[in-house]
Amino acid sequence: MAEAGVAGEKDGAAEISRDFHHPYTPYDIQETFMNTVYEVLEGGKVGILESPTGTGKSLSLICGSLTWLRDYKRNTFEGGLNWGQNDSNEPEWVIEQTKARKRREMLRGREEMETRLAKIRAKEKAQKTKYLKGDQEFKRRKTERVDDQDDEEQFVLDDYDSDTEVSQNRSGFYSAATLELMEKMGMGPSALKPLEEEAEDEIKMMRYKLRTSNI
Ligand SMILES: Nc1ncnc2c1ncn2[C@@H]1O[C@H](COP(=O)(O)OP(=O)(O)OP(=O)(O)O)[C@@H](O)[C@H]1O
Repeated sequence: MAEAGVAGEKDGAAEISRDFHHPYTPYDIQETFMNTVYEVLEGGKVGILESPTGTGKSLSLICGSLTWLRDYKRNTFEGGLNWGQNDSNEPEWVIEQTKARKRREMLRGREEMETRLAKIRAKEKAQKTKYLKGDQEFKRRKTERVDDQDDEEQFVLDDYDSDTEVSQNRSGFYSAATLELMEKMGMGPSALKPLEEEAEDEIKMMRYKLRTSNI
């Protein structure tokens, strides 16, 4: 038997119709699963979901959680422009103009970031294609770079320092090009908030456990 629900809310979770951009026509059980995942994330709850093997858990989990994340980011974006009631002495049209300008700036910033990321991805894809096609020169250069390092030296770990752990790890996670772009967008290592704060919106996705064993 398949079950997907939050204790006490099992029926309610499946009632709302959302477009999860599922790559196939989702089965009913998948609709229920995705809605449950969405509701769990939205409510910051813990969800335990069960479904027989091969019923599309992985796909439903991905579609459900990414749909929630997309909605959450969109709402956060809109919320950033919602300044509540106009308590200042400025006329309404001035406020509206300012909001419109702010929205344009945010959109332009996002587009710019997407464009640069697309270029980086295209470059990496071209490099991969070149490599897979057997470009000997490319392979030789890569091999040489590895050979340049002392064999054992490449496996030596850096000294552990708990104070710098977060910034080191997080900077090291990205390529130089991505870091440069993030810095430009005000999202670089120098602008990083404490991990706990920044992760708060993303971490909601992790607040449940999915049981994937066969039942
Ligand atoms: N609605 C659907 N229509 C057709 N194919 C689907 C549908 N949903 C999932 N699939 C396909 O069924 C297969 C199994 O999906 P998935 O891996 O998500 O299932 P699962 O429940 O996570 O499997 P397992 O229990 O083995 O981990 C995949 O190849 C997936 O692409």
